[in-house]
Amino acid sequence: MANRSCIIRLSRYKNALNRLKTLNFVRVFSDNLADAAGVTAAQVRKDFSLFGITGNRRGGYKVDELSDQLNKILGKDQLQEVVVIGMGNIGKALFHYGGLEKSGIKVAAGFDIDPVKFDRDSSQPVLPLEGLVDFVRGHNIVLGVIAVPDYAAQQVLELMLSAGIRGVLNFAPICLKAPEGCIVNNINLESELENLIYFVNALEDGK
Ligand SMILES: NC(=O)c1ccc[n+]([C@@H]2O[C@H](COP(=O)([O-])OP(=O)(O)OC[C@H]3O[C@@H](n4cnc5c(N)ncnc54)[C@H](O)[C@@H]3O)[C@@H](O)[C@H]2O)c1
Repeated sequence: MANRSCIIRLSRYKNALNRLKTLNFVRVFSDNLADAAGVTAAQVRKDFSLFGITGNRRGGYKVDELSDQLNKILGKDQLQEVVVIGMGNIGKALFHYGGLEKSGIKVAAGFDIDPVKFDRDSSQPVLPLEGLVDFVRGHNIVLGVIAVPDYAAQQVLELMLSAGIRGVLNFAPICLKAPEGCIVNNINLESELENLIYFVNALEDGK
């Protein structure tokens, strides 16, 4: 089975492919995708071979075909609905980010406990947390984002799981454990920045 890094690379290849498409490329080679995704051509071929995608040494890959294959693997051949829990800075930013729809991801609704945030009658509503389970079940949604303070994250995760959510993107700075049958991706912006600082300092030291 492919690991997380491989899937992140596939997503990069797909974005690179979209850019090449706008430049009217009909065929691409692993070198083109490697350059655009910052990996080696051998890595591109290795990643593709995991999914049975084969090119041709002379002709490369057909852009349209490859694009369809990657979209299918990444589940982008159909619109994916997502709910966002916690409509503060992070939640609102995601909620209003138009770029997601272009990628086939629709934020169907936001949820919060603060009545000031509610907007029940909108086509993209913000609803009280109590309505989460019914909404998620009614819309067959399996993906959710946690954007609540750290102390509330575990409880929110449990509610999401009871609703049938199986994939969670967690922005709260605590590492939530994924129970069986669910995948939790913890995004810790602070750790990412610390990581960057460490490697920038290491670059400086290596001068
Ligand atoms: N804002 C940032 O730049 C940033 C950066 C890194 C990490 N984070 C983390 O992301 C999370 C969200 O950050 P933020 O800045 O958007 O916070 P915020 O305080 O602006 O918003 C949090 C929202 O969650 C709601 N909330 C609280 N408890 C809830 C519950 N049990 N159920 C549903 N909603 C609830 C609040 O009413 C509020 O609207 C936090 O855990 C924060 O530490 C934020």
